[in-house]
Amino acid sequence: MSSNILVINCGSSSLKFSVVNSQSGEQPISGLAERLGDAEAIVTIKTSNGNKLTFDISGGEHDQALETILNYLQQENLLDSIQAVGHRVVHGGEHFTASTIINEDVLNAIESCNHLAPLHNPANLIGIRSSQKLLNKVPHVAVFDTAFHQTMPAQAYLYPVPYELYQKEGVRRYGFHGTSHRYVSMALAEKLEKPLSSLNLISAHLGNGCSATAIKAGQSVDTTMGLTPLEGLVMGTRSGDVDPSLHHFLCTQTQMTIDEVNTLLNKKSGLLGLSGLSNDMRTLEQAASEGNQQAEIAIQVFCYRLAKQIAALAVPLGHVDGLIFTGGIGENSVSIRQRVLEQLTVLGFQLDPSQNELAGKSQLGLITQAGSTPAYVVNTDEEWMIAKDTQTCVTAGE
Ligand SMILES: Nc1ncnc2c1ncn2[C@@H]1O[C@H](COP(=O)(O)OP(=O)(O)O)[C@@H](O)[C@H]1O
Ligand SMILES: CC(=O)OP(=O)(O)O
Ligand SMILES: [Mg+2]
Repeated sequence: MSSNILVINCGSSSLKFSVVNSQSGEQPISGLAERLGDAEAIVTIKTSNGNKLTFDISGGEHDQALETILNYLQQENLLDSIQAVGHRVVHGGEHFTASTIINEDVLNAIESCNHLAPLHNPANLIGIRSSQKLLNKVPHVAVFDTAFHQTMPAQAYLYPVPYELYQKEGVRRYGFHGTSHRYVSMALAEKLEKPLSSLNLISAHLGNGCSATAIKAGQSVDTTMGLTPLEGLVMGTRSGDVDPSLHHFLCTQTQMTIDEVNTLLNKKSGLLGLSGLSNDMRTLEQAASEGNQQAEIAIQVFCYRLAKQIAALAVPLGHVDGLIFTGGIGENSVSIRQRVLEQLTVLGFQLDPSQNELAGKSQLGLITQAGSTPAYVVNTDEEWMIAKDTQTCVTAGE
């Protein structure tokens, strides 16, 4: 029987999973459990023949979602093929510079970072604990969003606040989406048949959460997210950068509590807040094309701020060998890529409109003209990267 790795990405009320074949890298089965804890909790599984199955698990939490998934794998005779489980963990603080086999010390270290990512880490821990319970004979590996960014120099990761806040409270910039930034930079180097060590790249991961990273010789040297995944770019529901006085202003002017402001900036801002319509870029592009001015302005702010931050990330690189667009928006939106590159002539980008239309389908994903600083579309695959790291950790630990 071929061996597989189960990859789990737990959110607060969702659980994404994928079964990755260790030899071929193929992902025969994947799926999503949503609205966990609600009456409408549901598990959707994409089967190996492309069908979609749904399971109603009304009121079910992560445990039940996982049980449903494992039952399905059992039914398909795949359960015994799972040789290890890889978990996405969002915040590893300064404890982890690489992926690691999970033991009690690792669990404690992840828990000690809960306050740094209260929306993500507690959910990641729940996912690990419930899958350890149900799959107790195989190793579990943690793959951290933050690990890739631990190579950032102090000038990039320190905030200009009293230094003791860094020493005592861990207040610094950590960066996230490291698995995606690492994957797309490696994938591009492979496509270009150049060593990653010879390339200065900027990758823009544009999904629901968005971040961009400057990657020098395969190492992150700066990134747009910070202490938490709220800093930096405009996102689906997150504001990205705002005046740090905004919390104080809103608390004093509108009597909002600090928690309400935090929720406002994380869940009601970004594309959703500006447009008043949706956090989904497809919906906004459609609305803007039909004349919705608020949708149009939300897209403009998204693209302008992204272009500005990409230009800033050129500073630690000196010169840019390539810009990578990835994530649901980066991979699929022809018009967002166009709007962003048109504002980046300062870095020597000249879009090739017909290549941009084709990007997803062409071999290299190059979307710029000859003579331009190159920009590419590279499809990310965090699940594959997590599976690969899981296998490497397990092999090293044997
Ligand atoms: N064809 C498309 N055009 C524009 N935006 C798209 C398209 N396809 C997906 N998106 C956008 O991608 C975003 C989701 O990205 P994704 O990477 O799937 O999210 P997540 O961070 O949850 O993994 C949404 O804003 C969605 O509208
Ligand atoms: C860290 C982060 O922002 O993750 P996501 O994009 O999955 O919300
Ligand atoms: Mg994604």
